[in-house]
Amino acid sequence: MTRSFPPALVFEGVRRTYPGQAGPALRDVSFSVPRGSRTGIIGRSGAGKSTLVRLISGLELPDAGHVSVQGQDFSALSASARRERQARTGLVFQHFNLLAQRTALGNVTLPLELRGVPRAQREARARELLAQVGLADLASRYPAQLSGGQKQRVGIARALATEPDLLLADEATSALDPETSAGILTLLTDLQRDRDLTVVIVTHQLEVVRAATTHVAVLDSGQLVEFGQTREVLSQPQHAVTRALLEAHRPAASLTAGEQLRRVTLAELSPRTLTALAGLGARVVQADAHPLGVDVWLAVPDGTPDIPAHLARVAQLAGAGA
Ligand SMILES: Nc1ncnc2c1ncn2[C@@H]1O[C@H](COP(=O)(O)OP(=O)(O)OP(=O)(O)O)[C@@H](O)[C@H]1O
Repeated sequence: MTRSFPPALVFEGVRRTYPGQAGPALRDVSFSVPRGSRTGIIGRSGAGKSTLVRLISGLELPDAGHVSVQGQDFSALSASARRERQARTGLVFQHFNLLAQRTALGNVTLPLELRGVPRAQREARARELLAQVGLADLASRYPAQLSGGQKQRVGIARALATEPDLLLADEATSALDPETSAGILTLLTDLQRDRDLTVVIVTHQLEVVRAATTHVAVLDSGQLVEFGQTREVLSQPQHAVTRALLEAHRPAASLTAGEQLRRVTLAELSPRTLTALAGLGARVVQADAHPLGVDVWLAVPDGTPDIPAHLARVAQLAGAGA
């Protein structure tokens, strides 16, 4: 028998207006995040991402609609039940928010201390968590003695201390260089799988969505303009804002007269694909590999037909001839 679980997170007709603002920061936002997913929330500055985070973490309530986390509607909870729910949502921040006067171990034990967990127990648990994020040897270092990536690992270990079922990472990699950022995203992905967590990753960086998420919600001017599986949304964006976020990565290419730039997402850039592209008169300007495939920017002659459809036909013919 298969068990069905409620979604980890449900937004239903959510509106949130701040005093003194002309319009709402979020309006009529509805979507649900599947349990065990890694969902990216993406949008430009001012789109409403931080407002969404505050609503998910229960720090604010909507002025219309409902926000439910693991089947619990914040508006219907008592103050103590709300605090309990908040404790089960682990928060990871852009600037780590570590206490400078506490060691890595002391930062990770803090949430357990606040819950009255005895010292020996909380230290054992914190050491276990630091080992899981790859910092077993750095437990006694102070934040000032850690790199940005190491500080974020401490932040993640601290977020896991209270055994959350939901991890909310708000621009968690924005302050890190690309390599360190990739390490943190891999860690978040591994933790999600190992611990059966639901992870929500808020970011303005499309590459973060691509590298680490299964689902993505696109916000613009307080509205949810697109939601779906990352693979589908990125390969066939339905909304102009999503397309604009993808176009932001448009390479600077010198085109000859009668050429235009086109972006396609392919499973791989195999020799056969390259030959098929050359047959269309297309040349590869830039190729960015990522976990979902390869984003390829091509310079193509005006009037070139749909490229994925052409490649599918070529593959089919090759299969038939094999
Ligand atoms: N406390 C507040 N008081 C008044 N207005 C606010 C407040 N917080 C956010 N806003 C407004 O709500 C809108 C959405 O802001 P929000 O911070 O949620 O966007 P964001 O997508 O997180 O932006 P960024 O990427 O720049 O952090 C903006 O117009 C912002 O000015």
